[in-house]
Amino acid sequence: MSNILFIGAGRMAEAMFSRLLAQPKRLFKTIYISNNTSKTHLAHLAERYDVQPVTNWTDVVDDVDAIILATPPSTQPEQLRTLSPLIRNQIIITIAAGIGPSILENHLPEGTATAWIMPNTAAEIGASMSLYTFGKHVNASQKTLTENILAAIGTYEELPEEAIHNLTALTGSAPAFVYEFVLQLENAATSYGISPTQARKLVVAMLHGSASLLAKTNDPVALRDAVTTPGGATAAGLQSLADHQFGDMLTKAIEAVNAHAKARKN
Ligand SMILES: NC(=O)C1=CN([C@@H]2O[C@H](COP(=O)(O)OP(=O)(O)OC[C@H]3O[C@@H](n4cnc5c(N)ncnc54)[C@H](O)[C@@H]3O)[C@@H](O)[C@H]2O)C=CC1
Ligand SMILES: O=C(O)[C@@H]1CCC=N1
Repeated sequence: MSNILFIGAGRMAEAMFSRLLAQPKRLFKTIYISNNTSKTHLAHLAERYDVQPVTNWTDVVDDVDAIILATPPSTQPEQLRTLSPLIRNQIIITIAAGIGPSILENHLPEGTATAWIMPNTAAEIGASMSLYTFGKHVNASQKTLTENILAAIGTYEELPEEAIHNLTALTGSAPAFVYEFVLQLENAATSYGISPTQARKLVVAMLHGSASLLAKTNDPVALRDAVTTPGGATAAGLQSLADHQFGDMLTKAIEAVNAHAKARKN
């Protein structure tokens, strides 16, 4: 059975390895975790999960078949430089915004297997919508290993590298847009005098019902139109959203995410 190393043990790494450990059939013998900042945090994670914290990740590179780079994008070139002389036939998988396999390959020895996964935080409950793509040198068992990771964290779609750059905002970041939408609706609700707890209940239940109906019918146009009684109140609200460039606002937010990600600013 394979071993895997996570470089970076933050929020996305934890969401991913917790799901790997939750699978009915064990996927990895040992899950090594590492970071460069807090040994206390690693120890805390090792108390909660069946993972092996390591002080120097370079010590275990030879013992693993897959390495997940779950660190900030701007730090990954340095990690790839450190990794390069240690590569045998491990697959190097990044989850960083803005770092596709062509960038990984540029920093690694010729022939290194690489992949890029763009997950989201719903990985924590096995419900990430993840995008992924492989580099040029990935063999069948490395593809299976990667797809097993993807299946453990949710639903997945293979796309070309450029498409993942363009859709990072949509699957990676847009959950934050949804939560911001929730918070704004809650603000509106409390402005009418109900308590924050009541506002949270209304908005979360409304969103849950809407998302469940969408998952069932897969038809947002029909669902929107079913709410919009002809000549009724909802139409006035949709018109107000259109008048205030709701679509343009989302397009601009998506473009802002992608521009930041491509520049690997963080
Ligand atoms: N949070 C999210 O929703 C998503 C994040 N990502 C990507 O996942 C990566 C991590 O993001 P988060 O987990 O949100 O960040 P985070 O800040 O929670 O975790 C980053 C981790 O990297 C470690 N780290 C930082 N510099 C390091 C270095 N030089 N060497 C070793 N470890 C180092 C930190 O100690 C921490 O454990 C980023 O590249 C991000 O683009 C991708 C999709 C979604
Ligand atoms: O905010 C970020 O940079 C990452 C990338 C996608 C979601 N979170």
